[in-house]
Amino acid sequence: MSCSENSQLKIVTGEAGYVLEDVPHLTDYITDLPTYPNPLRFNPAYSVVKQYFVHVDDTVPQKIVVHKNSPRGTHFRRAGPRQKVYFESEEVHACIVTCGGLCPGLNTVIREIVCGLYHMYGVSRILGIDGGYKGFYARNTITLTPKVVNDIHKRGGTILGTSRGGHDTSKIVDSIQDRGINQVYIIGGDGTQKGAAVIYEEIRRRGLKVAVAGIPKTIDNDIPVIDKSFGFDTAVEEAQRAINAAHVEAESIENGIGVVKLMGRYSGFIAMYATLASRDVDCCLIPESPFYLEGKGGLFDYIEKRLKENGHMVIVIAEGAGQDLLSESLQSMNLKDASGNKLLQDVGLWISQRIKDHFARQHNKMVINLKYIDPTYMIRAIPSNASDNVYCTLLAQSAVHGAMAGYTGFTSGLVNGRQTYIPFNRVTERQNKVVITDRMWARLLASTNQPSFLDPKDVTEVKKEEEPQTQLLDGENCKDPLAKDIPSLT
Ligand SMILES: Nc1ncnc2c1ncn2[C@@H]1O[C@H](COP(=O)(O)OP(=O)(O)OP(=O)(O)O)[C@@H](O)[C@H]1O
Ligand SMILES: O=P(O)(O)OC[C@H]1O[C@](O)(CO)[C@@H](O)[C@@H]1O
Ligand SMILES: [Mg+2]
Repeated sequence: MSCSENSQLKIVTGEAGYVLEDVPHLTDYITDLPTYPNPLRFNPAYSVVKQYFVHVDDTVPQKIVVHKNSPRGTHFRRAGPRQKVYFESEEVHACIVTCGGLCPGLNTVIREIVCGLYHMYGVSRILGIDGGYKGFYARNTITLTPKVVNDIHKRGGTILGTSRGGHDTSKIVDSIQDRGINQVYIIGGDGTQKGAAVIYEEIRRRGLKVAVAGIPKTIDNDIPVIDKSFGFDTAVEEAQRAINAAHVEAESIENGIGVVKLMGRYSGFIAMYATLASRDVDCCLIPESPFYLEGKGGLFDYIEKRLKENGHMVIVIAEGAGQDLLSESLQSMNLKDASGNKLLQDVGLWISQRIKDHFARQHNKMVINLKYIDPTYMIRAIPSNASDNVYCTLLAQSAVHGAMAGYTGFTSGLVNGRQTYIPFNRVTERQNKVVITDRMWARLLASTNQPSFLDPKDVTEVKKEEEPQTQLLDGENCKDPLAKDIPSLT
């Protein structure tokens, strides 16, 4: 085994191409830290579990589809309770912050961090930071106890509030230091995890015994490496209601068209999964798949064909789709939100108007009836469903176990169905996107029958550009170049 390390990259290599992309530990920069037996040993609920503690060498492969000669590849440290912990219960002063957009399950994660710390590790000093990163230095804190959080998982949103922008690293770390906080739980999307990474760096630079744990949150499912983000299933389920409504409206009237706009700024997973789940959708438009309106093979052509065949149709469009077309026809504003994310123009309204205009202008006028449904905020403002609740619980408990065990600078994430600790750099280095040359998009095209809007030349270009694979789909597991000609049944 060999090991190379800087503050964010801790790579351990082993035999047969084994690579562990490990997460930092407090002992990497603070020597002689005392350890304590894990209090879970004395917890009646857990003491009966055989092998409850995770073996120190347990790791989880990123790629599980392999060939007999494949290198073992990248692994992540398996999450879970350790025999030894690096904090005494009374010593811990934890805080929790939520940043970025809402997502079903935020309250469940908060609840389970609080209850996990309290019931598993006897920690009672837990602060909620009010209103995102800027809350560290500009807002009040909220004292969190199991009683305070008892019912919050039944509510949408985040009881702590959230925000965009306002990440001032040194002010945040000053506040952490001044308050004597030594475990920081940061729940948020890609921007938030980037913010968490720089907070960790600054804490390390100051030599503080403070563990920084991220919990990835993204309704768009745009965080790489992890199988999928919490709240995603809930959002897809809720999107069904809007699609059903669009379908009922469309099929009840001659040449009815239902247009549903869903979230997905740069990644069209919600639209793709909602479409696949529904089976009532005739066309799904996502940011990753360029399309055009006019001419042969264009959207208008397809709508006309579908109306003639079926008398009605449903279009699902992700909010980030077709933004290039919008900026051609509307004056591009290039506005950004406080975190620097591009503010999108309303593609749903725009496309609805363009469809209406097109059919009104036609030579042999086809009278259409278009209904536009915009449930974008409704799908993320709801409480998480049962399976997301369980998922949130596991993510939160994993983060707590990791911080108690002295790990820091990590995101708690599910990889191939196992809880892991992933270094920040791996979840922030790129965004997870739908790969339109992947099988899942092909399944979608097959289910809707829509045109791909690509000619073969474009497909070759896309293939060249889109090396990274998606996680929800066949994913990283099929990235082995040797595997490319072998069809998978997934
Ligand atoms: N590169 C960065 N470095 C430090 N902080 C950042 C960075 N990018 C974003 N942040 C901070 O992280 C917080 C959340 O970022 P953002 O608004 O982009 O949401 P997000 O976490 O990406 O979630 P989502 O995309 O799901 O809404 C903000 O307070 C922002 O200032
Ligand atoms: O909450 P805001 O600032 O309106 O941002 C909306 C954006 O947030 C997201 O829901 C991601 O959190 C995107 O899908 C969407 O574009
Ligand atoms: Mg983001």
